[in-house]
This record gives sequence, structure tokens and C-alpha cells, in this order.
Amino acid sequence: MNPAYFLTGTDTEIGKTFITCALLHHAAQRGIRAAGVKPVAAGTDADGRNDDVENIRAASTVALADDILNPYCFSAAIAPHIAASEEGRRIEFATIQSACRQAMQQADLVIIEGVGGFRVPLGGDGDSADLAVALALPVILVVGMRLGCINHALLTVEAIAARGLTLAGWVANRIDPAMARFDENMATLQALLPAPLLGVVPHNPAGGSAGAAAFLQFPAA
Ligand SMILES: Nc1ncnc2c1ncn2[C@@H]1O[C@H](COP(=O)(O)OP(=O)(O)OP(=O)(O)O)[C@@H](O)[C@H]1O
Ligand SMILES: C[C@H](N)[C@H](N)CCCCCC(=O)O
Ligand SMILES: [Mg+2]
Repeated sequence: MNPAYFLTGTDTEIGKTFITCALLHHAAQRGIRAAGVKPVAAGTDADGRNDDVENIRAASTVALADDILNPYCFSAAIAPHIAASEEGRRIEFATIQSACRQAMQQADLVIIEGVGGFRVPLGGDGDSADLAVALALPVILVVGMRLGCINHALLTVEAIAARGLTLAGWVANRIDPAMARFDENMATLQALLPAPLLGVVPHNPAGGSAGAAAFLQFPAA
């Protein structure tokens, strides 16, 4: 089976999809056939499309079938267990595991984007941390650089370690370009997070997520 990573973040809307795409572009720029998977998406447009799924599809160099790329998609942009319940559906980890296995057979590198932060409920099979355990993959943590991220990052690494998962590395993503004491916050995170820093991605890098790839060092040196 080819390498894959479970990508999580310090919260929702902090750049998990953006960094997933940047990692996929980083791989593609090095001739690695890479694909992203978004097991659970919430929020669709009038055509039934989800932005995360479409961005990940566009950044992937291996075209996965729709049900592998995105096994579960719900209409409302809300917590997915609530969306699933409202739609009378159940998120099955076995279905997601099967999709991820197939992706890992088809692509040389697979990045699996979680949903929201690390402990988002997904229904009867568990939460997104349980999903990471079920997939038994190393984790990449995206830290959305804004006030409050130190606490969120530390709680997340604690939850990752408590489950016996490996933290492969973390990415600092500058979602708030006006963050006060950015350098001091970075120094604190580097001192406290027990994994390599895979890159510091600026706010609005030229070229979008493809341009952001230039700021990544992956795998860690
Ligand atoms: N470095 C950055 N510079 C500028 N904008 C960014 C950056 N990273 C992310 N964004 C923007 O912030 C928004 C949220 O990012 P993104 O959709 O990747 O978050 P997410 O963590 O995947 O959210 P979700 O929990 O909904 O999956 C998007 O509009 C994205 O383009
Ligand atoms: C719809 C949104 N963009 C995400 N996909 C879902 C975020 C769920 C967060 C749930 C929570 O932690 O409260
Ligand atoms: Mg996303």
C-alpha cells in the first residue's frame, strides 16, 4: 500500500483543504502521482458540489472515482453528524476505509482531509479521531495561525498521542495576516509541538495552493 496521511487541523476553516491541495501540488511538482480524499464533506452548492471536494479533485494528479474521492457528502454546511441524521444517513467507517485503501492502491501518495478539528462527531462509528485510528495513518496537523491556536494545537497533539497515532509533522498556515507577535507564537509552537515543522505558508501566496507548495518541506528533512 502506498503512503497516506490523515490531515487534521486546529479548527474548521483554518486551511486544511488549502494545505491538502498544497501538499498534492508539492508532490505533483516532484513527479509523484498524488490524490486527495475527503471522506466526509458538508455543504453543497446548487449543483450538489462541495468546494473542498472540487478543490482536492483539481489538485490531484490521480483521478479517483467520485465515491473514493468523497464517500459522504451532505447538503448543509453544518456538523456532519447532524447533517447525516437530518438526511437519514449513517457514516460507515468501513466504507471510508475501503475508499482510502483503493486510493492508496491507485496513487503513490494520498492525503486524507479530516473534517473540522480532530474530534468532530461522525455518528455511531465514532468521531474523526476514531476515524484516524481506524485508518491507522500518520497525522499531519495544520495550525491556523491566529490568536488561540497554541491551545488548540496542544490539545490536538495530546489527543493524537493519546490514541497512539504518529504526528508526522505540522504546517503553520497564516490565515490571519495581522496576527500579533507571529514570530513569538511560532517559536512557542516550535518549542512545544513534538513533530517537525513542514512549512510556514504565508497569507494569500502567489499562485494559491499551487504556489503554497513552495513553502512546504515534505517529507520533513
Ligand atoms: N494561507 C492562506 N492564505 C489565504 N487564504 C487562505 C489560506 N489558507 C486558507 N485560506 C482560505 O481560508 C478559507 C478556509 O480554508 P479551507 O477551506 O482550506 O479551511 P478548512 O480547514 O479546510 O475548512 P473545513 O473545516 O470547512 O474543511 C478558504 O477560503 C481558503 O482559501
Ligand atoms: C461545514 C464546515 N465547513 C465543516 N465541513 C464542518 C465543521 C464541523 C465542526 C463541528 C464542531 O466541531 O463543532
Ligand atoms: Mg476543508
